[in-house]
Amino acid sequence: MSQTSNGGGGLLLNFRVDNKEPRQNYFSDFHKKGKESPQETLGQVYVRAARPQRPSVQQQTGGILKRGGGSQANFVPRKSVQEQNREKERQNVLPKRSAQKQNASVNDGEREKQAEAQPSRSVQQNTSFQERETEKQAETLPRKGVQENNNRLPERGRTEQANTPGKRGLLQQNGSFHTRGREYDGPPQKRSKFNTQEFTNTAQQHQREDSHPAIANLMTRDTVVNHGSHEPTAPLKEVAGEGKNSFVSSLFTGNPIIPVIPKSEVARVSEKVFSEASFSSLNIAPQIVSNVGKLGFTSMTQVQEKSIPPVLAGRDTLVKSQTGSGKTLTYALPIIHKLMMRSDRVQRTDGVLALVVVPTRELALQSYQWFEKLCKSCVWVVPGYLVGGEKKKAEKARLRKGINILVGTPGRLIDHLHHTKSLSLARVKYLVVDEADRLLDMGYEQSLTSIMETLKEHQEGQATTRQTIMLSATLSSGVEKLAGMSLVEPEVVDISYGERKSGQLTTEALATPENLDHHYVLVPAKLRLVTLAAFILSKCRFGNERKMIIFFATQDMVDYHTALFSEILSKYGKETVKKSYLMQRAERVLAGEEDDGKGSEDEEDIEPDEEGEKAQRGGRKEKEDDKDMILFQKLHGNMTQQDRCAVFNSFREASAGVLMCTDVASRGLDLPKVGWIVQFNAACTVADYVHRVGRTARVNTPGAAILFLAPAEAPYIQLLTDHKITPSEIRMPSILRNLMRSGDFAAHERVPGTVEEAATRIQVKVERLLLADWELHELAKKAYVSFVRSYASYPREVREMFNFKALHLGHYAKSMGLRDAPGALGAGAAFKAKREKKERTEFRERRKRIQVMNQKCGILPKSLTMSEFDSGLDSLPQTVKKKGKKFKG
Ligand SMILES: Nc1ncnc2c1ncn2[C@@H]1O[C@H](COP(=O)(O)OP(=O)(O)OP(=O)(O)O)[C@@H](O)[C@H]1O
Repeated sequence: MSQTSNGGGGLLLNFRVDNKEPRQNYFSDFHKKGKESPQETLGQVYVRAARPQRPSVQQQTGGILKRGGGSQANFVPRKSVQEQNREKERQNVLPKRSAQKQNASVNDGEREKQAEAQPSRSVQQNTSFQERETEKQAETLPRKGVQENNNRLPERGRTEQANTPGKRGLLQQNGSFHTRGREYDGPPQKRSKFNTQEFTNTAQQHQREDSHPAIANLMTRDTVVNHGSHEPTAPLKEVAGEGKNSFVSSLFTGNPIIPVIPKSEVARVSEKVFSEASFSSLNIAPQIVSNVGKLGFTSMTQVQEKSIPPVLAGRDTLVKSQTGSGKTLTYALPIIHKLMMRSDRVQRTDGVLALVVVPTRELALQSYQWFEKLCKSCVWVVPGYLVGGEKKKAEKARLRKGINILVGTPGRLIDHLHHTKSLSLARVKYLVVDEADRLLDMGYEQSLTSIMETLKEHQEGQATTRQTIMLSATLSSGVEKLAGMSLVEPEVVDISYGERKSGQLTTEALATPENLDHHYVLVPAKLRLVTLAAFILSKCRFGNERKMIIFFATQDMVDYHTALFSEILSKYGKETVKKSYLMQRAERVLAGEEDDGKGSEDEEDIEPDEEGEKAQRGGRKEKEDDKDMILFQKLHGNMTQQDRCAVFNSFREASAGVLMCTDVASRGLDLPKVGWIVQFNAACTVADYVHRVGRTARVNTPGAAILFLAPAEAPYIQLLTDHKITPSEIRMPSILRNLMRSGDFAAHERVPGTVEEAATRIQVKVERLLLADWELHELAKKAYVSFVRSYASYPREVREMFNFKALHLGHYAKSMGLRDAPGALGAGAAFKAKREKKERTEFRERRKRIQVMNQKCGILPKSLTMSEFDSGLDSLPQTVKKKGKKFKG
């Protein structure tokens, strides 16, 4: 260490990083003391003399600073040729990424700038490691010793080195060499050993820096993942010649700390699901009661008990009740009863008498299927559905034939209202708006208003009195407004018994099923993919709840993860994902693995033959029991209607498998036996969270949900708690541990010695797969870009916790298995790809033109390339066949 006056009243401290010099204390201390301390340049620390109130620097350095201390020498000790050669050798040994972070105490902003200029890591991490080591030393070494050691240094030479730009690198290399030497000195276990003291210090510092009130009081803890800026890194590899535990992985370094969130004591809002009353206590047709009994329903649910009577009485009703509580029957039963009891028997020619509007196609299909089942007691009442993606011509034909109960999505309904003459709403007596808040969220407000206006228009001058029913598990202010506009003196049914003020609906406290266990896991970005893989394996391969739904933020993410996991976690392979689901399903039906779902025409007359059913389901069951055959299916809005329909039906019938989807599947879908809901990306609103998790634990069955959050997103937990949802934590290491028993390791592979190694193996597998598979790589890139975009579009209320600016793009690229630098994955890359494609097309066209021209001129293309030793025989087919073997011979 030396000191130099810079002529501006300040001091330039020149230093050398040397693991043998306990002075490094100085740097780590400096680092800890905060960002406003000295400005640093490579190899130098500049201390402003104009700030006498900051004595800490002197204290920190153990008193080595002397005010006004001067440049003592301009002498650079010449190195011997041997020494220089040795240095060169060392430089070659070191990774090319150079010593940008020699200044261990450079503040974050500086560090980022340097990293951009010199995208290197290893030395930086080595130095960090050294810092950590010296911190340890600091605890044992008396300050005096530090000073003494410092004073022993040949300051003059180093001062000069540091001040001469050309020599700076040398100085840094010196430092990095020492650091590196230190890193590889000890046994590998020692290198990756976790320094609790240091971790706690860093964590506490982070706490101080973290201004968010929800994080402010978070505690830290030891964990597999530590704050990796202090951890040495080797690239994804095993250290040659080391023992079993010698694995060093970059997956587990450079990660943010994982905070500890105190367990919340807030009482959750719950609703009792079942009531004591049976369906026979209702004043409805006995055929309907018996039909419901055949479906296996004996007693009503709470919401059914409270809502069916007012609906039967003809009153407008607004229903709010938790997910999976049986809301569909609250409108379906009374409507069917009323249509059945009409004095003039319902005819197809009567047209639409009941209109049900729902937000998604799958929900429309599901509601239609409910009506279909219930109408078995009155076959003359005809239900039907209209959804986007279906052939309009066929729908028009069905409308012409006559539909009495019409279920549809708003867009397609309006389309038909405008273009199909046979669709009249003049006789509609019942209007149902299911998942009302979702309809408004999706921007269907105008469509809904338009449907209501058309209703009024069609019914003008008639004495028809229309009854309107609105339902949702969560209600927004928008719904209340809509209800105010379209319901007349409504009966409000709110089942949740939380902090409900009489006569008012609660929107803050959200009820979720009592049997639903809420969990969350805090995962640093880089580890997201492996943690998800571990979680899927733990449940679908080793667990009993083998049916799972995973929610992603975007369609591209769904596409990518479905293809990826089909390839790496299942024996189906990604090829299955490429095929149309209809085709896949047909294949499974042909192989006897799956029922075709059509049933027989007169199914109700046939008593179910247990043996036959067993035989039919045998094949599928066998496959589902094979735990290596995890079937990954996807569902999102950018699929063909047939595929969506096929997936929906197939997943509903399956007893195991993973459905990867967007929010298109979050509302209303009734998919039985789903054991786990995984939210890989957090929902934008708490209401969306509630609906997503509501796909499990339906009608009193058990279920669980887990939410993946990055450490910086931890305040989201507080947001959930504010709405009386109290998730408990599952720690990431406990999930990752499942990778140790995945049994995926080929005979030639060594069973991983540590969780870190197992996780890294999965990551490497993905990364290599992406390097080898262009198609998958493209999917990953798209997934990454779409994720980044979606992250930037979180609503304002939660943007503080999902802060786009704080997103570590590189880590998220890694979480997609991408090794590309984030900059190469953005729009620039897309533009470049587009240009290359254009160039390729132009080239092909040009070549074609030349070929045509040659042909016209009588020049055969072959003659242009034919060797003069060619036999002249046409051997084209053979050449094609032997193309692959060409090099072997
Ligand atoms: N009385 C009942 N007894 C037993 N099961 C019932 C009863 N009523 C409905 N169910 C079952 O409850 C499940 C959920 O019903 P439904 O889809 O109507 O719930 P929901 O409240 O509309 O849910 P979401 O809010 O998610 O749309 C269905 O599988 C249905 O078969």
